[in-house]
Amino acid sequence: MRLAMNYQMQQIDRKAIDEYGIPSIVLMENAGKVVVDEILKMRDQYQKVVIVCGPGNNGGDGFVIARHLYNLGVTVKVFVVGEISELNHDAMLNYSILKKLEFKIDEINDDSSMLAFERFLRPGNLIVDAIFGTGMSREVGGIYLRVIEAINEMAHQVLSVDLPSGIDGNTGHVLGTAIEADKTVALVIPKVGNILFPGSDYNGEVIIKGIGVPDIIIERVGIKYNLITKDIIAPLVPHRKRNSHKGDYGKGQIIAGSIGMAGAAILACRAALRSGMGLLKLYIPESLNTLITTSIPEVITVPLSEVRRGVIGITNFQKIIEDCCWPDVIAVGPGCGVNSEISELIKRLLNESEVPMVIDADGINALSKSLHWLENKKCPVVLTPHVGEMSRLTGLSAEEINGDPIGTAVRFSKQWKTVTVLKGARSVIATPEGEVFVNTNGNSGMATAGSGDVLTGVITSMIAQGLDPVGAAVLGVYLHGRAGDIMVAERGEHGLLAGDLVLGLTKAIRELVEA
Ligand SMILES: NC(=O)C1=CN([C@@H]2O[C@H](COP(=O)(O)OP(=O)(O)OC[C@H]3O[C@@H](n4cnc5c(N)ncnc54)[C@H](O)[C@@H]3O)[C@@H](O)[C@H]2O)[C@@H](O)CC1
Ligand SMILES: [K+]
Repeated sequence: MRLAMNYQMQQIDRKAIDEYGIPSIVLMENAGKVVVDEILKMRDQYQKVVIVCGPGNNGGDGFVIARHLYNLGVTVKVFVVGEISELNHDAMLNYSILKKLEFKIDEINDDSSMLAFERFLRPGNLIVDAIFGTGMSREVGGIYLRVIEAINEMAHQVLSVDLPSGIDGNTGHVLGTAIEADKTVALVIPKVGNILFPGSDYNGEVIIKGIGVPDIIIERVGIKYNLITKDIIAPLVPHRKRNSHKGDYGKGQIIAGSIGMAGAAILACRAALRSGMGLLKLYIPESLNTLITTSIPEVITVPLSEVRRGVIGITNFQKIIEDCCWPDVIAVGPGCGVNSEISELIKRLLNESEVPMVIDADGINALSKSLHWLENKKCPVVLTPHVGEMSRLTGLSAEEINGDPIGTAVRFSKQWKTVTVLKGARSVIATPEGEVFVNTNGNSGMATAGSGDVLTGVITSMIAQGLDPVGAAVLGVYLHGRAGDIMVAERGEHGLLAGDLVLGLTKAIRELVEA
């Protein structure tokens, strides 16, 4: 599903109205009706609905909602924040209909009207926030600020129309203050502000509802951002034939592990094999060989001589490079440690191997000192940095990256021609062409050591099984998050181990296959 910024939503509306002749008032009517459907589903949770309208079309949606609820016999009260005379054309039209129905509509524009409004913010009243939507253009101030703060302080249940008022639809940033909704009905397609943090915390549950805009119009706007949903994911899951053998499911080569970090290698390998890869070779310092083969007998180990205890020596590199004709994918980095040898190996692999490569963890740290190596790469590269690693790669602060995760990932991917998986509570996948995929599943239990190694394993596995690097990254991130959700439902967020995610992966894949 596409994910829009405000200006793209405005383009969709304009195309629908100007080029396809769908009157804006019809779109507003449809918008109001789909929100009413949601309000009716909550019928046992309120006695009265209090609708708070702003000056633009979001407010116009609010008036439509009021009319339909009134027709259905629901007790409704309507407020306009600011001056009624400032309502825009379509909002005014719907306001006028309500007036003809002898609705009493009050303005909130001074202390006494504010006090009168606050008396409606009590238990049993559902507050509908129709103040601002995609037209939010500046910091909230004045009477709007007072209204939003009063709702947050005193209201018991709030439903926002399209976006919680005060959230920037382009970024998810809070513009001064914002409504803390329990539920948000996002219209047509979700906006970035419905999905990214901090906005996501203000949306509550997000319900996406069409309002009769044909898909072709949305496609013609050329949106490059996508929300990862099951309809994108399901067709990517590798198909397994009854009459098949391990060679049909891909060959992977993982270079991982050092003394004290053998676990990273084990987790990556388990995740790769548990998500369907046919054959896996693990290149490790020879002193880890016994530990690894007893922990995960299904993997073929290639023990390599060490230059120091636990560090692969440079003399092995020719063999590793020559072996690159065997696998369908190479992953490098988990638990390798930070040393000049791993840097040299990555440089050589980029220069000499044509096999798709997933670089994570210490591989990213090695690369961050010499990003220009990417200029000479012969292979497609997937990088999977968390915010700290992205900070090392770009020189940006964590705050700057968190403030614009999509922009950061897109700029990096375009500049260095990589598929970039910027990991976080909302992982962002960006392609060199500027396409973006945002993932919303997963939970805080996954913020645990080794979680990234599992993700590397899944993405590697999916490339081995024939997916292109973008598809593998998208499917891998989704499965990883879903695995976390499945396991947290069983074990709770506090006790999740990265190893649990491996078990969760098998369940997440099965869920998709059997759907
Ligand atoms: N034809 C359309 O464009 C449709 C729009 N729809 C609804 O309309 C919304 C967008 O409507 P609009 O573009 O009119 O925008 P909004 O209704 O979100 O708000 C725009 C109005 O708020 C004012 N404003 C913006 N930021 C402010 C601030 N910080 N303080 C005070 N005033 C501020 C603007 O000056 C303008 O008057 C959508 O979110 C959706 O709910 C739906 O009715 C479907 C059709
Ligand atoms: K709103």
